Amino acid sequence: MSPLKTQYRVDWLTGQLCDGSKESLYRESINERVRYETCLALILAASVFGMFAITDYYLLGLTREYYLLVTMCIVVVSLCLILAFVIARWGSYSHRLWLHALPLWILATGIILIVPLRPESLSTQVTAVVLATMAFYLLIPNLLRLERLQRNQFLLLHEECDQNHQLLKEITHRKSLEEQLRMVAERDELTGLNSRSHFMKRAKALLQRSRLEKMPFSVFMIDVDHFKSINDTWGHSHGDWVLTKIAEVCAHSLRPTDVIGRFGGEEFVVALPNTGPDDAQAVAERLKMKVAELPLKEEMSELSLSITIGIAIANTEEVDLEALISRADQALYVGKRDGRNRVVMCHEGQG
Ligand SMILES: Nc1nc2c(ncn2[C@@H]2O[C@H](COP(=O)(O)OP(=O)(O)OP(=O)(O)O)[C@@H](O)[C@H]2O)c(=O)[nH]1
Repeated sequence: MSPLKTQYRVDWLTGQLCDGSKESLYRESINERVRYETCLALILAASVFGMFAITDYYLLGLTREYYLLVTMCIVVVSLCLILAFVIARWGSYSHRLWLHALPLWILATGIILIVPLRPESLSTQVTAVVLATMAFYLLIPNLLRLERLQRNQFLLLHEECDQNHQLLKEITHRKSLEEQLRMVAERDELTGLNSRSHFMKRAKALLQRSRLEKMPFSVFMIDVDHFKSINDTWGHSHGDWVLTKIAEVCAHSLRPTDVIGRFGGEEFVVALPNTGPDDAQAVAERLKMKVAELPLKEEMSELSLSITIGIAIANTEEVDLEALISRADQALYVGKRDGRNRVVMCHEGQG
């Protein structure tokens, strides 16, 4: 039989789970309820026995037999209450099962002992024993069935919990995968800046908002000067390092509301909402200066790093980001043509 089947199999004779660990788990789950019910049953039994003392008084009066019965009654009631206390305090259903079986054993022993101890009422006792035996025959299979049903119900719940847990794990895993995919789609791997597509999405939303609020809007196209020679002289890894440093310094020099992205290769793009020509010029000059001041690796000491920036300012009705970027690109081209390391602005209507 497969381990899974053994784990979930209920023994036909005992009504308990074949897998010990699952059985303990089940008992643990019903521990509190069983303890409460056993205590309640013992207290009820003690109360019923206590009431016998009253009925015996009406039947026998204050006779010797009555005192004997009352003494027995006190012993039984005390035993029931002590047992109820012990079970409530220490009667763990998963570890001290015998404590819970004790009341039944005492009852069974009592019934068996009545016969030799009270031979004068033999016929009544034989009837009682026969009835008790019949009751056991009727009760035990049903009790076993109940035990089995309860355990099956527990197993189903357990299985459902396991499945839910598994589902939750899968959902968390999928969410983290989605997050990773989103990061890959939205971030440029080398610089950590917005990817081109994500930049376009964010910049379009900003441009639209600026139009609605009738606020100025600028775009920068930034290109590293003579980057090919950096790669050729110090290798691609140094070229990559320069790109990350430029990205870092630009990102830190901009306002949180500005959006910067890597457009491809050694080209960056910036969208600046609420930024008119004067502010745009000042920001671009600052970026250019910061890049020129970047501390470089020792072996690159002879490199004079510079960037060229092309600026386009959106005209009052401009909604087309691509057109704006194209104008900034043309300004960049002019900057490159005129000697690089400069900021060139493409004014409204130009291009
Ligand atoms: N290290 C590195 N190099 C790149 C990357 N992307 C593009 N490049 C290189 O960047 C160089 C760009 O060269 P060009 O387009 O000729 O421009 P440039 O040398 O910067 O010259 P100007 O722009 O005219 O000043 C090419 O050699 C590309 O291979 C990158 O992610 N890492």
